Amino acid sequence: NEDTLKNQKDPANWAMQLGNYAGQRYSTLDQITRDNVKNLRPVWQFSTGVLRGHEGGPVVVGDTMYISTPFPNIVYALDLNDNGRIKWKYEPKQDSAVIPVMCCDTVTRGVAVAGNKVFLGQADNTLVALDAQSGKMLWSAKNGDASKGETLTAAPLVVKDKVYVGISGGEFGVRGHLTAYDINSGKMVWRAYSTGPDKDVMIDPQKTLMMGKPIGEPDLGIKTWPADQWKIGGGTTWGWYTYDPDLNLIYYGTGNPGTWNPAQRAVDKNRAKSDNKWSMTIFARDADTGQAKWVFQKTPFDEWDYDGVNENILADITIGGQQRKVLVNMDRNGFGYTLDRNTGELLVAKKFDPTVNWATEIDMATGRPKVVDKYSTFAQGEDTNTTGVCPAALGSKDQQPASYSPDSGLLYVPTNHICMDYEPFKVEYSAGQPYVGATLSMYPAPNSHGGMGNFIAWDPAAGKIVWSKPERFAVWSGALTTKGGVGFYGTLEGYLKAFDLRDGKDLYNFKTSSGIIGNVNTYTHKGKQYVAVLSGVGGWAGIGLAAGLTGEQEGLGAVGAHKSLGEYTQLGGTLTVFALPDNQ
Ligand SMILES: O=C(O)c1cc(C(=O)O)c2c(n1)C(=O)C(=O)c1cc(C(=O)O)[nH]c1-2
Repeated sequence: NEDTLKNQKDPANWAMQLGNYAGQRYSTLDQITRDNVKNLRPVWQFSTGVLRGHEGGPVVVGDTMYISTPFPNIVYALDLNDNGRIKWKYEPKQDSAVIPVMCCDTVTRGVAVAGNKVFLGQADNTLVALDAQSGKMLWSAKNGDASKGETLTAAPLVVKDKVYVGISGGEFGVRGHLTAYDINSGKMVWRAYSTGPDKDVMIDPQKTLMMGKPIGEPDLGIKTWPADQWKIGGGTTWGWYTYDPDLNLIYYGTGNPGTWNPAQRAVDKNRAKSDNKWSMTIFARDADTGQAKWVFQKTPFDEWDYDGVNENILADITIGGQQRKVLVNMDRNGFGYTLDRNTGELLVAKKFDPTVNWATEIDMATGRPKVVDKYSTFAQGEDTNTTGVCPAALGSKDQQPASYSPDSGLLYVPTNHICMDYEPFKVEYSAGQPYVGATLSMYPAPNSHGGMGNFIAWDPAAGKIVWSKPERFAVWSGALTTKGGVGFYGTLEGYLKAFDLRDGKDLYNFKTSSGIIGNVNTYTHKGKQYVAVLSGVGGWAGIGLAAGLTGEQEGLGAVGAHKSLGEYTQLGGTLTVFALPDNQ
């Protein structure tokens, strides 16, 4: 789709969820600067009418802004010429039976806009194409089945004439896949599974690269599992997708293997034979055919729920004196990976969270983590509580997307400092029922600053933290950087914060009506720069408030860590748009 390629290059728009195909969440707009940002103020607001967690962010193309809400996934097209007058509203009729099978709140990470169409992945697995002018449904496709625990929370991505969509349900024994649909007809073009035989995973072991060489051995997506476990093996694809138009490759990661009880996924006592491929894997696929060009598994044989779905940011940086086309992945397991995005060769892998203890380092020859037995929930065994594992299952970073500024060459990353106790137990698979197999308890990292979040600047060439800014709670909002030298993110308490890219210093903050787990975006309208964000606390970090759980209730273990959040904010879905006063 040529329009999309063009739109994402024009900084007047915020044309896709991650800002551009490279996933940089960076804007060349520079009217708002580190000097004048203190004068920023909210200029209009819009209540979405929906409570619970509002992820994703506003997409702006021309004079129209598109936003979407958590279940029931209302889409609004708002007229920027009239402070957000509603041009149209699309409200799907969905069976609320899907709500109990959504693991981590009823979120969606937003819509995709391409040409004259808006694409929405509904919680109930319906992918819809709407007419961008009228909101009328043009077609719909069924991408999954909620009665098996399948749901949809990811934002679709459009490349040329295809729209890609993933699937959620790693805690329900769902077998993950990424699927391409034709944007005009809604027909499925290809589906690439995350586990199983090479033909299903769309791997050619003679051609698909791993650590820069062909994989060689066929069907590792079967052999690295005990019999048939790959069929209910997770590897869901609920994160973000990016695209390199020159290489014609799309990039995404797969989630945790099912169940959380590693003993049920072990081929034998030897961890090395039980990689549970291709869970926890970055895939680079040909955007047209879906064929895997390369793979990189970050956490083979996961024992901690470190889903590998975080965004893969594409950047051109200098490493060892050489200009390289890289992909940077700030993984949930606490390591920041820099890979050659053409070949998948591993260039850098370092801890970006000082509390990480489950592995000492990544072996650069094999790409494998060196796991510490004391924190191995497999080595400790079934029905044993492994304590003090850092990070927690929420990860050193979860779905909240980072930003990359080509001006500084650094990533700006919302992170968590949370640890956990993890007790695996045997669980039977029953379709549509939780298939978790571990009890978790999460708490602030004991050796940290007492809070549970840090917002950091990361050097992806050196693998080093440049500066770090403590936050009371996990930072669950996506970051934005701009050419004006100023960056933005939101906090779980509800603050929209502006910071100096040089040192992280707070330059402005405003407390919005609810906690922010949405992503901060910027655009211009009639030549003036605006910043916009959705408030609405929830997501996994805010599940206690969102789902009305209180005190020490489990809620997959995240509630305990953030139980004091209710003292700072409550539910509510609001868009807030910020600008400088007219005379600036
Ligand atoms: O395994 C899965 O299929 C799956 C799905 C989702 C989701 O779709 O929101 C999350 C997770 N896992 C998960 O592990 C996780 O930490 C998480 C956080 C959130 C969120 O929106 O805050 N979703 C999810």
